[in-house]
Amino acid sequence: MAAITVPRRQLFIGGQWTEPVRRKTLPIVNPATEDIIGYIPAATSEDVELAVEAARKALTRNKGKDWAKASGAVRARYLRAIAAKVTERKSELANLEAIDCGKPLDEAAWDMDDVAGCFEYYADLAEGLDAKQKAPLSLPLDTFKGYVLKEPIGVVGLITPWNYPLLMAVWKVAPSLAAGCTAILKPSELASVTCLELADICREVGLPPGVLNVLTGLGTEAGAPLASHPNVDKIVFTGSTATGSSIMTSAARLVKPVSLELGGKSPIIVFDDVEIDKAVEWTMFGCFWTNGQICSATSRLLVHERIADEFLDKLVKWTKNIKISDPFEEGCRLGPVVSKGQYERVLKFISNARNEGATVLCGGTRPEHLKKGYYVEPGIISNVTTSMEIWREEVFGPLLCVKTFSTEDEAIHLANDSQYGLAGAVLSNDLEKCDRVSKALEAGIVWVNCSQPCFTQAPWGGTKRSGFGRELGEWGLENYLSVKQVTQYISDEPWGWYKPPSKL
Ligand SMILES: NC(=O)C1=CN([C@@H]2O[C@H](COP(=O)(O)OP(=O)(O)OC[C@H]3O[C@@H](n4cnc5c(N)ncnc54)[C@H](O)[C@@H]3O)[C@@H](O)[C@H]2O)C=CC1
Ligand SMILES: NCCCC(=O)O
Ligand code: NA
Repeated sequence: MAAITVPRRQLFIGGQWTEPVRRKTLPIVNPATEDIIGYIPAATSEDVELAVEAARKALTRNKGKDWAKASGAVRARYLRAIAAKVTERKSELANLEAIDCGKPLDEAAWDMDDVAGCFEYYADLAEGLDAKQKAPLSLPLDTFKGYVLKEPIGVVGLITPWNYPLLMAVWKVAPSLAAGCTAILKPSELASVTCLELADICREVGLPPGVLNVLTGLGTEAGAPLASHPNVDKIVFTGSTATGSSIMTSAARLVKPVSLELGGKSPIIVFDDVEIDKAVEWTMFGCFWTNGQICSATSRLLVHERIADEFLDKLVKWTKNIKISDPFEEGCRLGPVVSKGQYERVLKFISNARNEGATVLCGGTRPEHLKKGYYVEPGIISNVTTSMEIWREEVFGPLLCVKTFSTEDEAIHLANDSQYGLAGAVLSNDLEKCDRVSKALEAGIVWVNCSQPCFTQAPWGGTKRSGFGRELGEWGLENYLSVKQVTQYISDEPWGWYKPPSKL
């Protein structure tokens, strides 16, 4: 593997690389080697002030004509230029992503295609927005006519996690810019490198200064002041339920809207009529892809009791065969989890499950061949009860827990036995059964005969404590638009509610 140099960057504020006011930095750690491979700037509330000011200025510059009130077609040109640069720099970005967060290089490369695709998609929607302006309202009185304007919400704060460092940011950056908002992106301190490169791309394509600002830094020092800032009009967040709740609390004080995409403990239901090998592979992909660190991971397997023995036997064999290695090794399918903290957290889940009486069928330990790095062998855990932590709590690591069921009703009941409601999967050759289960699952996303494939065109988001609001698709654009009704009185007659004063 050729040596990868991580560029040294500063905060990106008002179109300029800007040293943090307090000159703080944070180390960049490669989770595969535990080495420090560079430093990112660490913003604090002083930098948040500057970024909010820059974003506000960009929103209102030239009375908004340069950005917020420009036609969608103008903004689309920038989005397409960014997409082209991402594609041009794809392999460099994928390398940086993999070295920073530990995901297999093949996955990182795939993510970069999705990043470019997301900018392209929202460029189309930005263009489409112009035609949708002034959509007429059908009113019950012919003395009135009305229409609807869709306007950018304003300055938005985008706070993102480390599992898809660039893609989760772009799910927010692309539609917010398409809508005409200006944005301040605060990526996760555990993996910020590619978001700083996105800033560089915006600089290269000449995005108007302040339209996108990137503040790296800690959640408490940079994220919290952004969430509570009175001049930030909306916060859009992906991450843990605890942090989402704290962001919502501070936003509530200012009646600031939020969209939250939070944790999950999603079920995958496997009926007894499936092709077993095919279902085994989707079950693995559902939980072990992205090193198990996806909010939508289908990490609770419900398998029909009639096929459970054969299914689990195959699942364990396939799982033991997963190639665990440095993300840059050819064919790697599982890299390290993102950080030491996450590594310890995952191992604690395993030991708690054991202590609570569950059985670890395989994995859940450091692979023998990897002495360094935050590697955990993918684990499968059976003999689980519904009160156990491993059944109830999001792990965000490659751990799958298993229960069996005998009837469809029982499967649905177990699937919905969660405080979360992000996703769910159902695997069966009986498509009517899949339909019934899809309707019955308490979740924002349902996969039928697969798990995890995610398309930019389809809405993404959850119910219950997995949050609310939808990203992606046309819903993703609506997230950043405010709806204004304009109602006009068109009668020649006076309104006639009050008596005119009598003429003297
Ligand atoms: N569902 C999901 O997509 C994710 C879930 N998680 C879960 O959360 C656990 C902890 O991981 P973290 O990285 O600490 O997640 P987190 O939810 O705390 O971090 C996500 C983002 O929020 C920021 N943040 C943290 N505290 C903040 C605050 N008070 N105000 C504003 N922004 C704040 C972070 O800097 C980061 O950019 C993981 O073990 C995992 O279980 C983590 C990341 C994503
Ligand atoms: N396939 C993308 C899933 C991203 C997420 O964890 O929200
Ligand atoms: Na890192």
